[in-house]
Amino acid sequence: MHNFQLFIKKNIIKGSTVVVGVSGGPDSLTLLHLFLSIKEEYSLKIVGAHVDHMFRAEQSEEEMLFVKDFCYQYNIPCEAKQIDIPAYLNRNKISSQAASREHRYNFYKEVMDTYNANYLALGHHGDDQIETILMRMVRGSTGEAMAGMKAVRKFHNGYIIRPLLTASKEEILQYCDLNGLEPRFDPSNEENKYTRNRFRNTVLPFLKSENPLVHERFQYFSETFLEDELYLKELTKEKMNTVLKRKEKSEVEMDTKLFLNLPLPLQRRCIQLILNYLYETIPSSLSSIHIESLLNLLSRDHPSGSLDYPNGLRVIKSYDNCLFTFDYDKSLPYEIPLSIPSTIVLPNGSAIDCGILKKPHFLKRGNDVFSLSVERLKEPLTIRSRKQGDKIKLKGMNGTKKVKDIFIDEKIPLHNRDIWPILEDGDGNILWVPGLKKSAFEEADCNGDYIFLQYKEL
Ligand SMILES: Nc1ncnc2c1ncn2[C@@H]1O[C@H](COP(=O)(O)OP(=O)(O)OP(=O)(O)O)[C@@H](O)[C@H]1O
Repeated sequence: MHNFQLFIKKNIIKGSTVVVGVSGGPDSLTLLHLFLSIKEEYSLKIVGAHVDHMFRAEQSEEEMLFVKDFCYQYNIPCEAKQIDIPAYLNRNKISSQAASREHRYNFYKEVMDTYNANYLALGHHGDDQIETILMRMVRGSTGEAMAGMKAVRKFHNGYIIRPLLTASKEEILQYCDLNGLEPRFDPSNEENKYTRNRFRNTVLPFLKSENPLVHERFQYFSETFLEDELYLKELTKEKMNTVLKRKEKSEVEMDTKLFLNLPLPLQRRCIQLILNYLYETIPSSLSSIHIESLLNLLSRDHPSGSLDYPNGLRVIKSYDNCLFTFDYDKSLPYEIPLSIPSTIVLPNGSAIDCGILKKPHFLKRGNDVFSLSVERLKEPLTIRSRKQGDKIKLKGMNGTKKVKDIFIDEKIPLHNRDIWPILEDGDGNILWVPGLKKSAFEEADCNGDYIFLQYKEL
């Protein structure tokens, strides 16, 4: 395995501790054997790590004993753990593969800590890489993910390394033969139940028949694509600072005019970076379709529109503004009864003070105050979010006006419209759209007591 030597030379620091994930199958057994063969030359400390996921009762326990025994023969430590994944699956709604992976990776971290290891070596090979890249393309992955698995990536307090990505399965099986290794074979690898196995059993034989070294072509694609991608990502990061207006934990706002001036490849990556920032873990249902539909929305002439992304993220375009937010729906729709006197804080971050005034000497005018005769009040007063078809009888005007048109005239951004407060009386009349318009129901000049409302930014 010539490439293994090259990989180690390039990526491993002499004197390091390497944890090798060993399932007992041909790939990881080959990997472990290769590491043992260079152990002295590189002054490495090698540790075997095995997880028995307990899917196949005695058979999987036998695999664990096999790995332990192999390590014992070569005089290296072996950490093995039995984890009852079937029981875990009964309690949690998660796929068996995802559950196994999550537990296995947690165990790797524990072992790395115990031995103060710098590297975790895994036995993924070139054929695995072809499957990964094709699967991701087919499901619509974006960006770096399309490069498949990385040969070296940061993990816990060190790195995951995959020294066999340039080797094919066939080479690995030959290596096992040549070196008298007798790996265990997991029967589930053959079933077409899993997507990966379907690619392995159907697409791979065709590609191999076209080019037996196709795994090298895919690995070359993966590495060069990743380099291009990282370069473009750096460019995007630089430009992004000019486009972003606000960046908070669950919200990001950007200027669409400046965004649309960026070259399309940077626009795409800019969206991807915002999503990476907002999502703790990118949902598996998020795909290139989401990015393309947002690009579409932003480049259309229509000034507003919104898109719903997975896990409650909403993207709202409004004039020159584009807001990505998780907070959008939390307080919608709302209806807050107004007791008098009181101060209420509203979902849009503003507040309304409300009290009773004896006939005042001076009453403020303007759209952020509203007054009403106590005598003619139709209780209860409510502050609520807008409803479809809302109309208001405007002061000094005949007929009614749609609240929606008031928002449009005042150029209120789309995402603010749904949380904008509206004052309604007990008869269902809209009295006031605070800060924007008053209805003909206002009585600023009556003789008795007034209910006085003041809208204010906090
Ligand atoms: N049960 C396990 N315990 C420890 N490490 C594992 C286990 N299963 C997989 N790994 C590690 O993850 C790598 C990839 O796992 P995967 O199941 O995709 O491989 P595989 O094709 O079945 O490999 P192998 O021939 O080594 O079983 C393995 O080569 C091995 O390094």
